[in-house]
Amino acid sequence: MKGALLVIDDEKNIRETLAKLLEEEGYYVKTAESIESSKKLIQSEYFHAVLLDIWLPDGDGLSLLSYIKTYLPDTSVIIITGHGKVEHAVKAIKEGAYDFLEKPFSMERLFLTVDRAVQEVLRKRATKSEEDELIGSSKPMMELKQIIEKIAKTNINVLLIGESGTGKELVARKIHELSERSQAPFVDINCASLPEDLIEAELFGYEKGAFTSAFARKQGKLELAHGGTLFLDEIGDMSLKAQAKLLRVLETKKFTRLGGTQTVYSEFRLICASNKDLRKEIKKGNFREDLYYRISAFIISLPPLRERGEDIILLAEHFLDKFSKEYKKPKKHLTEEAKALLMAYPWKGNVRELKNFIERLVILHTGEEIKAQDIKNLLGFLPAENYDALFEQKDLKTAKQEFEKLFLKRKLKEYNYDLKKVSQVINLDLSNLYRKIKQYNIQIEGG
Ligand SMILES: Nc1ncnc2c1ncn2[C@@H]1O[C@H](COP(=O)(O)OP(=O)(O)OP(=O)(O)O)[C@@H](O)[C@H]1O
Repeated sequence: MKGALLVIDDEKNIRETLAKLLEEEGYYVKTAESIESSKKLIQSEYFHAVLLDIWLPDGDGLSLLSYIKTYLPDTSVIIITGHGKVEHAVKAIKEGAYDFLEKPFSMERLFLTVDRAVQEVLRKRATKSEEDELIGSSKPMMELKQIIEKIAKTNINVLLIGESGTGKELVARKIHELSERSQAPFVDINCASLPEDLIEAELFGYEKGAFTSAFARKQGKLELAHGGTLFLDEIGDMSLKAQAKLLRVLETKKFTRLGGTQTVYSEFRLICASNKDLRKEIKKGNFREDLYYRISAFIISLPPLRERGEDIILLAEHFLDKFSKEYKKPKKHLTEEAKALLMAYPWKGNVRELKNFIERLVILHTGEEIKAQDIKNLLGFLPAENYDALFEQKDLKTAKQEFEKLFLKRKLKEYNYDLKKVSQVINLDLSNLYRKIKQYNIQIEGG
């Protein structure tokens, strides 16, 4: 199979002809005639490329573009436009489409465009896995690498604990890659980002009609992980109800989809992660003790970055190379003073914070040598440009508010949006902190 394609066109003849031609070329092809039916397919299946006719009976095909980007972030979208409607295609490309085909087009042009689009996705996916290298030469990292190799060969359930951004997900992926399951799927789910009832739907899947928006059967993550690895991130945030259901699955290896009666079997290796202390959560009555023993047959603790000083520079240099290449910037290096500053910084957001910091540095920095001042400008109390902006305010009240907003933004980021913690650190009670976050419309930034 050369790749999976979705052809979206309202004209039956065109849809079927394209599908037939592409199938004969060796692609797996699904078709859809409207926005609604496309959405269902996009949610439930993976496609390397989507051929999208802009004109659809139930709306503008362009509105599907962002939907595709959400569910299938690396998929290439090829826009099909009517003759003389190239301006629509240009707009689509500005919004992230990969290429366009103007009707009428030849078979050669079709195959060439689709082939390039699929190759592009395969290339992106390959470089993504290359990136996943686990960097570090500190004692804990060297030990970690040895442990990973050993346990990867077993089927033991692993619990990864460590602060946010220490690399728990990366380690989980490494264990999967080095295991005999590496060709089978690695399926991950973040228990903290989903509300209680959605998490059950995600884990167990559902049958058509199980609830009002269940338009079609959907396989759950437990089912999708069959033969592979299931990674449950932030398991400490799972509701007690979902914990009880999960425990039963771990004991019996079988379950039913929501609203269904058919028994589904799934065999997977379970890796869980938590940045909460689960034993404390057990004491508080938030986590089941029996589930804890099931998931924690082997516990790996990832130390915070500030406790493995030598890795800071190694990681910083690794990310400098990576982002310089990505942003097509000259190769950069750090002066000794710059390195000392990086070592002294607390990195409360761990490797993720360092990675994001280096990315910003690469974007903003010109030249090859990164000096202490460059680091200070970015890590310092206020970024220089914001600092200047404060003095452009005419009156004291607005300047104070501007400062307050920047201060809160920075503290929230520093403590990874842990509001309770921030409220303690800056000595402002929680309700006031909430109020100010709302007042200043402070957004939770990604990463
Ligand atoms: N040792 C490492 N070498 C290279 N990259 C790393 C390392 N550790 C972490 N990273 C990178 O840092 C980022 C954060 O790591 P990851 O998502 O694995 O952390 P996490 O502990 O799962 O965080 P959270 O608890 O917030 O989900 C990722 O981009 C990851 O690739």
